[in-house]
Amino acid sequence: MTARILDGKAIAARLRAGLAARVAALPFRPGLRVVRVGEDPASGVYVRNKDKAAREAGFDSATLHLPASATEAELLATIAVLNADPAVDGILVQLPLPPQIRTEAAIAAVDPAKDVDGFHPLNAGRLAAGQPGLVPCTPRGVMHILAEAGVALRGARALVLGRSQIVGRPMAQLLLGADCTVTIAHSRSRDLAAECRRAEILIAAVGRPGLVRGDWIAPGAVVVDVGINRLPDGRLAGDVAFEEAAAVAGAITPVPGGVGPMTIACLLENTLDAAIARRGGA
Ligand SMILES: Nc1nc(=O)c2c([nH]1)NC[C@@H]1CN(c3ccc(C(=O)N[C@@H](CCC(=O)O)C(=O)O)cc3)C=[N+]21
Repeated sequence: MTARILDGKAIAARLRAGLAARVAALPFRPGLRVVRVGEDPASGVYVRNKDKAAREAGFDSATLHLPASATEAELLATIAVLNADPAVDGILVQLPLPPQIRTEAAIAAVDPAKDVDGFHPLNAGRLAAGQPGLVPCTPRGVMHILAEAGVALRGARALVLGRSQIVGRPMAQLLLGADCTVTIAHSRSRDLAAECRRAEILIAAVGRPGLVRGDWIAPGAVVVDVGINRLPDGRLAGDVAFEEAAAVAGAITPVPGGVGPMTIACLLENTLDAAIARRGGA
C-alpha cells in the first residue's frame, strides 16, 4: 500500500472540537431536530451517531420519531411546528421516507433558513448560482477533507461518479466553485473506467460496493470514497475496492472512518451557520 490514508474520523473530531468551542461562546444553544419516519436500519446508525456528536458539541439536539404509517400531512404538520419554533435552528428529515410520503414534498416543506441538509430547491439553486446558502453535508465534508489534505484544486481534473441531488450534483458544484475542471459520470456514461483514469481527483458516490477498481485509478490520484454500503455479512464497504486502489492512489479515504464522520460534523457546522444567520452572534 502506497497511498496516504485521509483520516476523516480524525478530521471530523477536530472540526467538532472547533464547533464546540464556538457554541460554548454563544449566549444560546443551537437547536437541531431530526425527524425520522419508520425504521430504515441505515438511518438508525446515522441518527445515533449524530445525536451523540451534537450533544458532545453543546447543541440542543433531539429526534422526533413518527411511525412508519405516518401520513404525508402528519409529517408536514410536524415540520411546520419546527419551522415556527424559534429555538430550532436546523431541521433534518431523515431519508428514505416510507412510500406514502413524497420526498420532494417533505424537503420543500422545510424552512430554507433551517434546511441543514441543504436539500431544499432554494438552497440547491443558490449553490448552482454561486450564491451563499446551506450546502449538503457530505459534499461539504469532502471539501474539508481535500483542504486538510492540502490538495490543490485550481485547474485540477476532478471526476464525480454519481449524479444524486444529495451528493453528486452539489459535490460537482463545490468543486467547480473551487476552480476544478469537473466531469460528472454516472450509470449511463459510456466508459466509466476511462473517465476515472483521467481524474486527478476522484469522488465516488454511486452506492455500489467495490465498483471502482485499482486499474481505474491514475497513479497518484486523490480518491474520496463516499459510498457507505452495508454488505450481507454486516460489514461496511465503500464504492472503491480499497486495497487495490490504495496501491495506486496518492491519497484515499477509508470506509468506515472517511467521509461518514465528516457528514455528521458538517451537519453540526451547518446547524451552527444556520443559528448564527438566524439569531446573530458570530
Ligand atoms: N436527510 C438525510 N441526511 C443524511 O445525511 C442522511 C440521511 N438522511 N439518511 C441516511 C444517510 C446515511 N448517513 C450517514 C452518515 C454518516 C455515517 C457514518 O458516520 N458512518 C461511519 C460508520 C458507521 C458504522 O460503523 O456503521 C463511517 O463511515 O465511518 C453513516 C451514514 C447520512 N444520511
